[in-house]
Amino acid sequence: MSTESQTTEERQDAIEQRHTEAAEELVPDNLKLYIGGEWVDSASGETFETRDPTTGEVLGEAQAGNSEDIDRAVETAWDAYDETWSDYSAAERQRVLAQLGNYVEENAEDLARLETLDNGKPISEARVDMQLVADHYHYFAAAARTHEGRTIPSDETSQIETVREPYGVVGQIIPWNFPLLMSAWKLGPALAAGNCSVLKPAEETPLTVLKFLEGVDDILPDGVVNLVTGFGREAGEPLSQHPDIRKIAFTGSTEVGRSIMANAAENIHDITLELGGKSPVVVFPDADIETAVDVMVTSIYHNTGECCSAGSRLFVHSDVKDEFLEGLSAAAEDLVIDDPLLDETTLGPKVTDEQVQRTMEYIQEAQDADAEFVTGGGAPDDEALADGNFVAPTLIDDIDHDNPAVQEEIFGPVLESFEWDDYDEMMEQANDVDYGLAAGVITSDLGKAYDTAKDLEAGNVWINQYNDFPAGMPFGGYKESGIGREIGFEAVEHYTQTKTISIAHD
Ligand SMILES: NC(=O)C1=CN([C@@H]2O[C@H](COP(=O)(O)OP(=O)(O)OC[C@H]3O[C@@H](n4cnc5c(N)ncnc54)[C@H](OP(=O)(O)O)[C@@H]3O)[C@@H](O)[C@H]2O)C=CC1
Ligand SMILES: CCCCCC/C=C/C(=O)O
Repeated sequence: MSTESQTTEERQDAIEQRHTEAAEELVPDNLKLYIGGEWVDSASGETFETRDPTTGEVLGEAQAGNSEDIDRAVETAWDAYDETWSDYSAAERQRVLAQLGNYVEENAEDLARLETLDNGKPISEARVDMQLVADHYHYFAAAARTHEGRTIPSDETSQIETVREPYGVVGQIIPWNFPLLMSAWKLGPALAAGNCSVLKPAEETPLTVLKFLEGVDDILPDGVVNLVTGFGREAGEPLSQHPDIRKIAFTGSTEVGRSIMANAAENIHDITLELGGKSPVVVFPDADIETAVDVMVTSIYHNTGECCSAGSRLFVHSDVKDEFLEGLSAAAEDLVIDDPLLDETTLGPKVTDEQVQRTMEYIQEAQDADAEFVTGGGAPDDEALADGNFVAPTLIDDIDHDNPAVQEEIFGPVLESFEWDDYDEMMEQANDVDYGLAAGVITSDLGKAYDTAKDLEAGNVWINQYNDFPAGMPFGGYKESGIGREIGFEAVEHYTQTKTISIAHD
């Protein structure tokens, strides 16, 4: 029966049944900690629930790790490094990483459906995530073989060489917006460079990384990857404070990033931070409007706006503003908000009720400031989705650039629009936020696009496209959006330290 001919109650029942059946089929058997290749209970014996954001139902209970578990995982990771992984040649590491990619390719559909259950993203987007996860492992498999040092000219009696060596054991903390993809962003370069990892996933979405590790247990030597599920304060903080890790890599809020950096400073640990954003997208009057609308929809509504790179501030030239906003609001209203397990759904629920509240508080700020809501501004008008964490795609105009909804990261499907005539004034405003993660430029003049890209204070600028994340592309922020780069070969370098060897000769 098509969903259009069903009553609200029938649709609700169908969603519930679809999710219950999928959960029974897909939730992994092992929801324990994965340390040294073994599935173990947390030291405290405590667990926490992970819920389906579409139905509110509990999907499973994972182990709430704490500092004792982190200690155990770090020690085990060092044993694995000393006894096994540091003996692996680059070719052997390449084979392991390639097999991880093959596993994801072969199990992509199940992993995608499980990601949709745990995170709420539309299945079509979860499938893209899984293609990327597989491709990232294949990319980093290849990168493991290209790990070269330099020979440095010196005087006639000395030869200087550099070699890139792994740190040994690294700590990695990931968020809930792209759960399995973020684990690949972290594990891929760390393992390629020859490190062992202690990984803490977000408490909201532990399931796909648990299923992945269950599936690749035979591929990974014991202790090379150790997973401690749990809360930020109890498991993440002790990992970032641990004296025996040599590097910490974190993706999440700028607020927590600051505390991670302070902890790293205590131990003089290397650090990579990939933090928040409030990215501008600049539309020039010569832009092809249809392309510009498509790019803008991807930039702000992909993954329900739960994307650090989301293009959440639109700067549209006054000559095309009316036509553009009309096209964009129509496209936003055409998004299919429904059960994310359905192929046709293009906007799913937010990950948690807490995240919905956060988004709604910013919407309220804009309403209090009498901003114009071109579309959206609340929950979608669909009773069948009442149990889920849904927020309608929202487009706000006529809002002050100083408003907190404009200055701060919303991490929801909410876009603010600003009209411009003078390029310099527009650029000043586009750069007038604490963040500097990403930006977009839409124009048919590539020369102008390059000049604009150079003026934007952002680590990544997309021209006539947005949210394209190939594995080889270094990604990371300027200003308070972070330090260092994720993915690409630069990420592998970030997981190594340079040893310089000077050899005397006659
Ligand atoms: N850059 C990005 O991609 C992301 C940005 N954000 C931004 O952050 C906002 C809040 O989201 P939230 O999930 O709370 O983000 P957090 O920064 O709190 O969470 C990210 C990760 O850090 C862990 N964590 C939390 N506190 C600590 C701590 N003190 N020490 C070490 N690790 C910690 C979390 O664990 P736990 O899950 O248990 O809290 C999670 O694994 C979002 O609304 C969004 O604006 C959020 C996620 C991703
Ligand atoms: C179309 C795939 C989008 C991948 C986005 C990766 C985002 C990372 C982040 O939010 O940190």
